[in-house]
Amino acid sequence: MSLPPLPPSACAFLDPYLPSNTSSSELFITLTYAASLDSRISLGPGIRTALSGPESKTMTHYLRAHHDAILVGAGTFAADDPGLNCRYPPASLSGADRSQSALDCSPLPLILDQSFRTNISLESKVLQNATQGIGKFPVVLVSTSRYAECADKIQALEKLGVRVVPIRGLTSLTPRGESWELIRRTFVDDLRIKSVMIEGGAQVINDLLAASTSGTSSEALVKTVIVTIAPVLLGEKGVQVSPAQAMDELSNVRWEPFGRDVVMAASFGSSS
Ligand SMILES: NC(=O)C1=CN([C@@H]2O[C@H](COP(=O)(O)OP(=O)(O)OC[C@H]3O[C@@H](n4cnc5c(N)ncnc54)[C@H](O)[C@@H]3O)[C@@H](O)[C@H]2O)C=CC1
Ligand SMILES: Nc1nc(O)c(N)c(N[C@@H]2O[C@H](COP(=O)(O)O)[C@@H](O)[C@H]2O)n1
Repeated sequence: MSLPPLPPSACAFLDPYLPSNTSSSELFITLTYAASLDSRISLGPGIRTALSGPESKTMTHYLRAHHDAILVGAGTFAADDPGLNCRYPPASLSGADRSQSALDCSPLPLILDQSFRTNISLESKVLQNATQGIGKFPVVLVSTSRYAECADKIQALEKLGVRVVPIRGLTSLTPRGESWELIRRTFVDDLRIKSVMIEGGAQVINDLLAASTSGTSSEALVKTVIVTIAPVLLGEKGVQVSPAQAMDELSNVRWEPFGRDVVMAASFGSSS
């Protein structure tokens, strides 16, 4: 699929929220997803649902080009078979240059899979992209307990080029509210990434918002929130974004139309 170019006004809107525009050496987490008017992100569990129009989809790929890594949960990986690469290389390039650029600008795909249920095969889009040189090989993040139990599965994935990384300290007994601090440490200490955009799904988003709001860590978890709102209603069977508690912690809030969608960009926490 070829994506339409992003107009300069859209880049000017997004750029202040990007990790490259921060002087901080801390890990930069961007939370970004597309929702309907009734705060649903898909028609139902396991149903891949296109909400973003072409303009806001390009916006997402522009974000992908500006982050070291991209994370989705195991539920999303199973539902969507996502590619998780960047399909927004500079339009001026062609042929081998364009393909190399697609690889360079693609983030490292991360699949958060506490119970290690993910099946990745050569047919998976993320692996097809990696083997074609237009995306990076993925990493699956699992709990320490599942990592210890699954040597054969890990070996089979590693043969395909997939890395499996244990989240140190995370077990099946870890309370959900405590896992994000452990995941953050894995990003920094084991993956050594400086920025990651988190796309979903609902459990990932709701837990991350709850963990960011509760302030269990001395550092804010999420730095930037970029949400596409599409002019559709998905109904009560849809998968809903709605964290456990109410929150009102966004600052530097701006809205911009992208085709028929509107995109909100904001900083998490008090204004800087
Ligand atoms: N519209 C959009 O922008 C997006 C929509 N989606 C949709 O979301 C749906 C999938 O959402 P869900 O079923 O909620 O699955 P999910 O993608 O949130 O994955 C859930 C899994 O992630 C891991 N996980 C989540 N939170 C965790 C935590 N705090 N600690 C440790 N591990 C954790 C666990 O292994 C859990 O089973 C799909 O229908 C997909 O299409 C997904 C991403 C973006
Ligand atoms: N920005 C956005 N808009 C939508 O309408 C979506 N359904 C999603 N989903 C996210 O994008 C992933 C698919 O990525 P590829 O295009 O296959 O690379 C999907 O897994 C969700 O994370 N996003």
